[in-house]
Amino acid sequence: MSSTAVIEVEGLNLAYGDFHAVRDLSFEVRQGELYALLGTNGAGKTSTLEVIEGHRAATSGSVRVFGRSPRNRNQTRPRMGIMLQESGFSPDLTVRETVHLIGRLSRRTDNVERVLTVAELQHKATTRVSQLSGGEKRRLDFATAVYGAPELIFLDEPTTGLDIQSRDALWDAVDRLREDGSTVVLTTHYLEEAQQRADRIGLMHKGEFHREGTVAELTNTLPAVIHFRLPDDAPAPPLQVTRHDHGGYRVETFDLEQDLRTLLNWAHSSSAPLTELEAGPTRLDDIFRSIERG
Ligand SMILES: Nc1ncnc2c1ncn2[C@@H]1O[C@H](COP(=O)(O)OP(=O)(O)OP(=O)(O)O)[C@@H](O)[C@H]1O
Repeated sequence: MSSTAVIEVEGLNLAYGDFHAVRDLSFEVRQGELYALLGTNGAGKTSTLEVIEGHRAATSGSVRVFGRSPRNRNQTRPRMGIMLQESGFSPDLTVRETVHLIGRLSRRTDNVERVLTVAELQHKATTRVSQLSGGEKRRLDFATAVYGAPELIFLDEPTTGLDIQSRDALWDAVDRLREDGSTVVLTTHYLEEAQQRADRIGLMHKGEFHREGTVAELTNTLPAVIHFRLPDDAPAPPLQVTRHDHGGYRVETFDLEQDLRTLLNWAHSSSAPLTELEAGPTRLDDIFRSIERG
């Protein structure tokens, strides 16, 4: 990864009438990076992306993509592949015709059969778009976004509606594009995917960044969590626990190793039948819950 910024956003504001959807947002996405823009519903992610993609003008602030205004679409658009949440393909065209058409419009060059293979759509090449399943349509969206291996790829909820095998195939294809130098901007509500794959995350809430940083920087600020279960008549464990219904316990700790050792030693010496033990660092889900709690 190099430190050249592909996207530079500074003091971005976007208002719909008198509703301020995005407020004073600043961040950059560096070349080769996978940057995840995450957030609660209505946080302003799509609005932000629409400005970066050049579909919408900012109310104020500065946005540069490849060092230029994204409103200068002739210059920036051919260098971007965009997978929207919902695309508007013509239902009467076949899959192959759609990839061919959108590919030509992108002004990038590629081999249609190669792209169909990357998106695992070879066997659907002659099927009309109207006859595709939801997951297959999603793969067609992906195919058109990655046609010509663009330098910058936007993936808006790319794996929604995909089965596990298709998700894995999509992420393998993204990995290969990144190996060849593509920069990726991802939005998703599957936080685990972002946690596993993003280099950095911008976490939006109500139009602003709540936090921004690497996954470690985001999760290190909150305690790790231990969950386990004990029968009703078991002795109390020697840790500060929160008890839930049906014998479920939760421990929040900044010293996971030590507390886990204490718990296991206690369970061993008191023969407490500890079950369903799970322990790990804070997940992004927990950060989202903490945002929603306010
Ligand atoms: N064209 C529009 N006119 C008026 N308000 C809009 C418009 N588009 C979006 N909004 C509002 O702006 C806010 C941000 O919307 P946006 O779609 O950017 O959020 P999001 O973070 O992408 O949400 P989600 O995760 O639910 O897709 C929301 O409150 C939404 O209702």
